[in-house]
Amino acid sequence: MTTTLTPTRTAVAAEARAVVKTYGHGAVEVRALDGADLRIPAGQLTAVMGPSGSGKSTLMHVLAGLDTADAGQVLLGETDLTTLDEEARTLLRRTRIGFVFQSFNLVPSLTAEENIALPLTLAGRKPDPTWLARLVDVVGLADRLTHRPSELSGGQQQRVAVARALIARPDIVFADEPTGNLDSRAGDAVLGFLRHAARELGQTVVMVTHDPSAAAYADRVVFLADGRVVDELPAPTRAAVLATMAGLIAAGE
Ligand SMILES: Nc1ncnc2c1ncn2[C@@H]1O[C@H](COP(=O)(O)OP(=O)(O)OP(=O)(O)O)[C@@H](O)[C@H]1O
Repeated sequence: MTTTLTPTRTAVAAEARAVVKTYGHGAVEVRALDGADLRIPAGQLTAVMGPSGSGKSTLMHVLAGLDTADAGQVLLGETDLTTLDEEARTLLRRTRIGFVFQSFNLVPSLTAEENIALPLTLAGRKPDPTWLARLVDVVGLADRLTHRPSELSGGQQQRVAVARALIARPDIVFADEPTGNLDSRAGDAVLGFLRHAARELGQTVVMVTHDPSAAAYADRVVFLADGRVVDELPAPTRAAVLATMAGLIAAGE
């Protein structure tokens, strides 16, 4: 009798395969992504770094269905985003993806709790009370739930935004410079929650950042240069991230 051995492998939450994205035409054409390949393992915090203009935001927008690829494949789980029309991509973003932006993007007239619940409210659903309580506990906002954004510090506002991104249990959370507007202490708290979300709650998180200290919170850092993934660091340290970035910037000069 023969036994088939299935190799154990980490599930892939999202994947870019040979993705090309150009902006403009002719003399002003910019190849923002030039054959980018990337696999995002499920349940991990992945940081995306690279010199300015290397394609980080473009890659994130294409992976999140905010923008379309010109060529290549973009997969979210089993779904090939390149086969979806605008309407289907909008639905996919609403139901399967969470976002955290540098500028928090909270609704000023809503309380912290209402902001957290917003993705579900918009879909006509109510939050699962147990999950809401856990998130509120994890981000340390239990005594701030009735406050409006203007009554919260920047760090507290971003923690509300992180809880909001997680409330609908999306397949993947994309965070674009989530600590860009925070001082280092508030930033550390937000990064700690993102890491906790991955390690303890199994949430897949992808974070674009310029900050080597922020990247060091990740399980893995991938580096872009000229529209391609050119390097990666598992279990990154700040020093290793700095050294890799210095090498990429020197190579680009
Ligand atoms: N809407 C657009 N129209 C024209 N060119 C664009 C557009 N968006 C991005 N680009 C160009 O594509 C390239 C990649 O941009 P992208 O914003 O993805 O890089 P990035 O690595 O995120 O940069 P940064 O670190 O400076 O934010 C850059 O040369 C940029 O100027």
